Amino acid sequence: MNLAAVITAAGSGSRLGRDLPKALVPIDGVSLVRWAASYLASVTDRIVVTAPADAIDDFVAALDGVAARVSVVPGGSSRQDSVAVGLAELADLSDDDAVLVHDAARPFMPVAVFGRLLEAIEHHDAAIPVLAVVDTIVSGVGGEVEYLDRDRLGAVQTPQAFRIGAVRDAHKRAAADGIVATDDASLVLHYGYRLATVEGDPLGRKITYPEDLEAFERRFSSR
Ligand SMILES: Nc1ccn([C@@H]2O[C@H](COP(=O)(O)OP(=O)(O)OP(=O)(O)O)[C@@H](O)[C@H]2O)c(=O)n1
Ligand SMILES: C[C@](O)(CO)[C@H](O)COP(=O)(O)O
Repeated sequence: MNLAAVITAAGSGSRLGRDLPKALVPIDGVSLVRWAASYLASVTDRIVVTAPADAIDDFVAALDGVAARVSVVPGGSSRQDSVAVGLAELADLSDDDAVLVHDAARPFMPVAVFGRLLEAIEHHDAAIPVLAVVDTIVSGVGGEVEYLDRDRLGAVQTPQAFRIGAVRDAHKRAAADGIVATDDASLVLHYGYRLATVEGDPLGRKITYPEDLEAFERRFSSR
């Protein structure tokens, strides 16, 4: 089974509010996209990175020397579109090969989680890392509040692992059916493929707001 990775890094990072694309923001002198690619390079030698169309050269420079064959391609206007573009770059892989789809915005997901995901897709079409919910959770905020059973809830992280045939098919059908989702595994599940969950990790937290970045800066800049 061949294994490749797609890193989604084409977002602007509007909620972070920096004057450069979020994936190029450094922690300890290394850009988020390079951190993510370096971790992935320990399990795969082929990585496709989706980048903002006007920053391709900056991303190529930021990824120079990563220990894998890295291609940088212009992403789409949404995360879902960017993943579709990334998958199209892997057209030579066969349906049974595997792909890890990962957000540059989650640069520090430990490699142990990659191992759990790859093991899970030996028997499933897809696998996602899930972090247990620690707070009490309600729905219907501002209206009719309902308490949910948190033992059955989890926060979904990336990377998400797929048999490439399953995620390609799901993306193609979602585009045709006009289905929009916040992650790729939900598309795969929607089209009837088998989805497994594995334990996620707090270090896989997404950098969305300045305080997320500051928390990782405090943790990693002093090492
Ligand atoms: N058109 C897009 C939008 C997002 N992403 C990527 O998808 C991941 C998750 O998106 P998010 O954290 O929301 O990043 P941004 O879209 O950059 O952030 P914001 O919504 O604050 O602008 C990020 O690694 C981002 O670069 C992408 O590849 N293509
Ligand atoms: C894919 C994802 O990281 C899983 O939690 C998340 O859905 C991305 O959401 P965003 O709004 O595009 O950051």
